[in-house]
Amino acid sequence: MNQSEDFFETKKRELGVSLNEVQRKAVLHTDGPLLLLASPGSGKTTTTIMRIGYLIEEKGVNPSRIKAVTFSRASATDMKERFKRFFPSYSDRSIDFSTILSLAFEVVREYFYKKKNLLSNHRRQERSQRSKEKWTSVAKESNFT
Ligand SMILES: Nc1ncnc2c1ncn2[C@@H]1O[C@H](COP(=O)(O)OP(=O)(O)OP(=O)(O)O)[C@@H](O)[C@H]1O
Repeated sequence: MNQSEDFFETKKRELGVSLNEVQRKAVLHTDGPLLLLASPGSGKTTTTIMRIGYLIEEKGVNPSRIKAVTFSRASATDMKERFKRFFPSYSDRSIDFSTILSLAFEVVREYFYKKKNLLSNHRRQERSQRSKEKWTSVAKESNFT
């Protein structure tokens, strides 16, 4: 039995979830993007969660490098809970499940603070340069140099 069959068999035994052929193929696709198009209730979320677990358990991906984004808060919470049930040994806090809106907010907030810090550093440097110039000229005028 190879590594991927082992993974699916273990999960089948532990969770009673037996992925079909297409779902397994999607889980095993770990390099590059993957578009999983299927009808409602056909098992996309289950597949996505198994794929995340496979990346961590079998491919050694650090959970904190995984970002799972979905549309609504309800489905982000659902994914988080299902992941916890499927892979209890990994803290649900190590993987970031969020909505698209909260991801956008995070990006904007980070950019804002970076920009604000850059601006204030720049202003601080300008102020210190001006003050240096001022004191050099005072020192010259007063023949201190
Ligand atoms: N291979 C499978 N064998 C048995 N049950 C499955 C399988 N895959 C998924 N299910 C079950 O089918 C139901 C729907 O699965 P899931 O929520 O993953 O579908 P979905 O495509 O994400 O749904 P939605 O489009 O509504 O978000 C769940 O109860 C899930 O446990």
